[in-house]
Amino acid sequence: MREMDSALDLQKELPEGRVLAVRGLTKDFTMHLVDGRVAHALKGVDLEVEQGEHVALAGPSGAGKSTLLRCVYRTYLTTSGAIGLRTSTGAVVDLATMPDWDVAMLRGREIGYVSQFLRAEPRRPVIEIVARAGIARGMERGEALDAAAVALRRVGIDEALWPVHATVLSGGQKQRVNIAAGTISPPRLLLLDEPVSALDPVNRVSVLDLIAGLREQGVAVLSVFHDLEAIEMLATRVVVVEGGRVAADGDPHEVLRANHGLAVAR
Ligand SMILES: Nc1ncnc2c1ncn2[C@@H]1O[C@H](COP(=O)(O)OP(=O)(O)OP(=O)(O)O)[C@@H](O)[C@H]1O
Repeated sequence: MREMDSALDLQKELPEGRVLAVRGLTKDFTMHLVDGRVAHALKGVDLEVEQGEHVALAGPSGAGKSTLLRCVYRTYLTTSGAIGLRTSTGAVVDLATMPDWDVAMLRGREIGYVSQFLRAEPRRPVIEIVARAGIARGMERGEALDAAAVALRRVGIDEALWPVHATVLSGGQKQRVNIAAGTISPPRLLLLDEPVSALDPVNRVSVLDLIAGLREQGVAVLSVFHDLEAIEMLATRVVVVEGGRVAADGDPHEVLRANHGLAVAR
């Protein structure tokens, strides 16, 4: 199944300035509890994200948007295809086939992933959770703690909450801690899966501003937002995914206009 990957010249697919090139990506899920039935979640996805570009994935529920983000972050192993990343050193790697350890190192240093859920050890203080993301990006501990303080202030997490364990936080606070960790320093590639879904209007606006600012610093962003307003505010390109395939790819206003009901199809 993977011969195609080796035939593909990822160097060519990732010219200078391009951060991500997904080629022919498929992902099957085998449901062992349902007679081993296979769900074909992604059926050959191609997309690219340039430096300083914000590509928003849109499409109906179950289309494969989150699966695509998780394949790029390597939470899921792909079934076939390539996920080329041009790293900050200019090296081109295939996230789909890299050894786990190399992916783990690269994730810490170059790829931020913010989902709607905070996944952290229950007994770890908030400031430590965020500082750890800084250490993974290569900061010294002291520098990481300082950067964590800045990142937590930026998302409006009160200093009184920094020493407490994440389990006692509200859903919106957890989401903001997650955003602080994912953006402690600008990653090369930022993956966002509904990062503002639990936020109140004031925090939502400040987080959207923060995301807009990161793109302006050259971060390549690939996102899923269920709210059309956020897509219109942030995206430089929209890719519509339907039934595990790319159905449209282009200017946000044109794509959204041509796909009425996209954001309300849920
Ligand atoms: N771990 C899994 N095991 C089995 N099937 C899965 C798994 N994760 C996703 N799927 C299936 O893959 C398909 C795509 O799901 P995915 O969550 O990527 O869609 P989505 O576009 O992000 O949907 P939503 O907008 O509702 O979050 C769905 O049919 C889903 O049931």
